[in-house]
Amino acid sequence: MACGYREACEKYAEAVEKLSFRLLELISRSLGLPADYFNSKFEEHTSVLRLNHYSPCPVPELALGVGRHKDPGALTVLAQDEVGGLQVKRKDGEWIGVKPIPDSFVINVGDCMQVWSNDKYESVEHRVVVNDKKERFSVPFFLYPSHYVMVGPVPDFVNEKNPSRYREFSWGKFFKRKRDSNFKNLGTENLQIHHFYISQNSSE
Ligand SMILES: O=C(O)CCC(=O)C(=O)O
Ligand SMILES: [Fe+2]
Repeated sequence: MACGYREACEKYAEAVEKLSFRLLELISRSLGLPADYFNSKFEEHTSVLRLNHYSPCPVPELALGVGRHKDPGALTVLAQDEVGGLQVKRKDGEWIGVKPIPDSFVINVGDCMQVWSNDKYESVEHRVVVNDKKERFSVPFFLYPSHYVMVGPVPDFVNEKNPSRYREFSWGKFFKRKRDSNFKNLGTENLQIHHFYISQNSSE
């Protein structure tokens, strides 16, 4: 392994983790909650730093760097180089490129925040396309709760007018099932938070 690689990754992970917790506090405040509201869910957090490398592809329209998905955790802090390829799905179904801005991060809200906020925040669907000329690097940091945390809407956001939209689920089990189905590529639908969706139509 390249000399200093481990140290560089550890240093980066430490810094980006700090930033993620700062963002988590700001999101809590934006929801009208105390800044430290979510902290207890991250005491033994299971966060991941990933290093992605996308090779150029001679027939890019036949390939995808990463297939469409939503990030499962609380939030993602993504560093990308200048090449581009990340796309987000708009409400009308169109895929829009996320233009790389030098010295900046892309922040994704993840599934857990969508559920905690009872849909006030939405976890965006995204994918990565490749090109035929340039390789691309990206480094996402995924802020994940502790394994044993139960994820469900924050009680403050649930009342008669706004019923809970999700059944509570275990982060550890949810993530394990998601990861297993990703890696095994079973051809079945991946586990998604909409599997915990509570129908708002009482006749159903
Ligand atoms: O490479 C990117 O820009 C995003 C990768 C991604 O969405 C992921 O690893 O979850
Ligand atoms: Fe992602």
